[in-house]
Amino acid sequence: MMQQWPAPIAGNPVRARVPVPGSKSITNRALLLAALADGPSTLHAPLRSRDTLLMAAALRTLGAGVTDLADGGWLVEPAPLRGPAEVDCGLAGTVMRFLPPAAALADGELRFDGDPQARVRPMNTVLDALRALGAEITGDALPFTLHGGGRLAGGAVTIDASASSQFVSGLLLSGARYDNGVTVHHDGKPVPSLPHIEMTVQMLRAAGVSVDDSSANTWRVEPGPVRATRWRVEPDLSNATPFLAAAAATGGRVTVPHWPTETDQAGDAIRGILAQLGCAVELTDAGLTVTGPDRLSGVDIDLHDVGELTPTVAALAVLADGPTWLRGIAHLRGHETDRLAALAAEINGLGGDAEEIEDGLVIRPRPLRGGPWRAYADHRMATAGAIIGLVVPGVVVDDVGSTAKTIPDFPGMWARMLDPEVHSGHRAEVS
Ligand SMILES: O=C(O)C1=C[C@@H](OP(=O)(O)O)[C@@H](O)[C@H](O)C1
Ligand SMILES: C=C(OP(=O)(O)O)C(=O)O
Repeated sequence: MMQQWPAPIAGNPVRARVPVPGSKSITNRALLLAALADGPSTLHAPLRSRDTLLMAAALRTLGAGVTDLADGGWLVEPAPLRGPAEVDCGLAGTVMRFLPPAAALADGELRFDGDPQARVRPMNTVLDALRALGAEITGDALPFTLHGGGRLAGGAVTIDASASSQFVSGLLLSGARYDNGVTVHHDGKPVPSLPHIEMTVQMLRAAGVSVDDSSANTWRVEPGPVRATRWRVEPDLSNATPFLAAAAATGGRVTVPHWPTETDQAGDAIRGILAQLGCAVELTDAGLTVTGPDRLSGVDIDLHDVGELTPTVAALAVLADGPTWLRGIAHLRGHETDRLAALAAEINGLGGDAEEIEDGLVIRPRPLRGGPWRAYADHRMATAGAIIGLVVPGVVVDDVGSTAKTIPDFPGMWARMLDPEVHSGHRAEVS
């Protein structure tokens, strides 16, 4: 049952300190690397949400041990991966693109499937690449079956990764365990979300894997062991953005504690984006503090590297006093939903003016009215509706439960952010 959620209006400028859960991207990379490692690894402060629980469940199905630690972390004990197994990818790009390259090392038959919307997300690039590297696979999208032989030759492969950086990351993450390692060469329009590939490379190096990324569009992973590692997961900076946006939208002030001073997370780019929109942005020992202006400015911005921030930025653009161009994000048509079409439809449904262009969106200021906001099973569409609903009375998000993909309790966190008692210290803060 979809949960209709009347987005709460912010009566006053939002003032809050909002701790956010761990990074999806780091958690799912760490889980996978831990399952391929030469001994037990631990994850501390991992994200426990649908996407990461699906990754943990899939690795267990393939034979790895993933057990809960008392501090909320995970202990991962590698074991030879084996089938037969059924893997549920849900709607998680990081499961459907990262796991098959690891599963290609398994012995036995592995069947992959996911949510109905996952069946239309681009997959053939990764499956064709695995075939070229020696795997036997039936199918070109979810559902598909991998017939594992217990090892993979690996070697060099050329792919077109312009639809998703995850095609590259997926192959690199498992490549050290292939007989010949892997060399991935990209040939096509520019690869989106490059910071996510940088995160993959840095995490591989942290696990002792040798990676050469010295030439543009080519990544070489040498064969060798993946070292057991103690992974500490940073807060999810992309998931922090709706909360920071609450300050931006209401002229308030929001602090997200434990914001890393150095990070490979794409979400860190929100600092510069919010500054362009007119916010004051300060990174101190207390965390990242954003103070919203009286009026937000429109922006002309390329989000090619940080496409997952688009729904948050689009929600703020709707509230700005000038037009906004969001460019470089044609690949968002293959995200959880076609995010360009979805954002345009929902913004226009509230009386706004959003136009889909070939590689993005143009959003022009127009007074908004309340009404339904569809999430399309997309966590970031739901949180975008929540941002607009802070200042436009009567916005009702049709599926706030979709936020569980990457945030365990978004409605609770949002309510606490808006509760002045919590922030005056009269009620306990809960992260
Ligand atoms: O590797 C990752 O963890 C991710 C890569 C990006 O995917 P795309 O390159 O498909 O945009 C990003 O949007 C997604 O949320 C997470
Ligand atoms: C694109 C996203 O997710 P996924 O990892 O499922 O691709 C996202 O979280 O914005």
